[in-house]
Amino acid sequence: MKHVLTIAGSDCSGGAGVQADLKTMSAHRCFAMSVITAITAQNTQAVNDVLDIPPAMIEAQIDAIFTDIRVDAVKIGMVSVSDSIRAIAGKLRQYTPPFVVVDPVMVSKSGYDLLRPEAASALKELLLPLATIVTPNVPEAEKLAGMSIRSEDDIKEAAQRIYALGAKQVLIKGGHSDGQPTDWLFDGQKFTAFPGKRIDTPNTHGTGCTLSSAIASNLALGHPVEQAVELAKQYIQTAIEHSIPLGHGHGPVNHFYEYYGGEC
Ligand SMILES: Nc1ncnc2c1ncn2[C@@H]1O[C@H](COP(=O)(O)OP(=O)(O)O)[C@@H](O)[C@H]1O
Ligand SMILES: Cc1ncc(COP(=O)(O)O)c(N)n1
Repeated sequence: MKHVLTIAGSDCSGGAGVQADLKTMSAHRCFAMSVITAITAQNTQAVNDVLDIPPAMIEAQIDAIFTDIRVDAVKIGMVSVSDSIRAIAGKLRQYTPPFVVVDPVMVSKSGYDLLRPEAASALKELLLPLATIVTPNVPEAEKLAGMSIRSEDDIKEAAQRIYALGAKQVLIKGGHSDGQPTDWLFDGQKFTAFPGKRIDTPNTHGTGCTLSSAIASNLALGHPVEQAVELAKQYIQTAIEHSIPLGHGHGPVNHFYEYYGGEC
């Protein structure tokens, strides 16, 4: 069995963050582990409060796992403060897991800043150089690349700029663009498009968390990056197609199809 670790924030409503990551990794038949960076009080409508876990406790969680258990891949999600980013980067440099997927979480679907503005430079300087792959959505790619994105050419330019920050591969996700949700992968030489079929639904809470955890699981399972992304794209497409109309805002995606091949 492969062992996959998420380093991310908790979403008590179960749609995004650590909870989405654990469900995704389990659906991939990987053993899922978590290091909690923050506790959020949120639901499908809003993030009401955030408690950041002290960096020393984040380090202690990482030490507890790596000193005892082999880690086949790591996924990093919400880390809101620069001291926590610094702590995580230091520990990953110490333990050198084989694959690191960085989802540069910045703003929730409900519009809350999950990354403090002053921590953006730490994310760029400390986490991107450790990334096997970084998976920004379009607004995140705009921030990381320092440019606006309105066309396919812009996506390619932004991907090159983000690659220059040190990530080995860059996946710019198309969920936020108009039209069909095509994701673009840049490996430093070539661009590969991963087309999707847009599902007209408000229930997309946790799509980015799910996609990055699926990529991490597929890398742990031995797939090369391009295939890991292809399989993850199929996973998120199915999970959105069968998303769950839960709550009054952005409901969660559905992982049960992957577990049981049908509705639960
Ligand atoms: N309505 C949708 N229909 C189909 N695929 C979608 C939809 N919204 C997002 N996706 C896909 O879900 C994944 C997450 O994308 P996105 O929503 O852009 O990220 P984030 O959750 O980080 O904002 C991407 O593969 C994207 O193409
Ligand atoms: C703890 C946590 N991590 C990540 C997200 C982003 O997910 P989304 O963009 O779907 O709101 C979130 N809302 N909460």
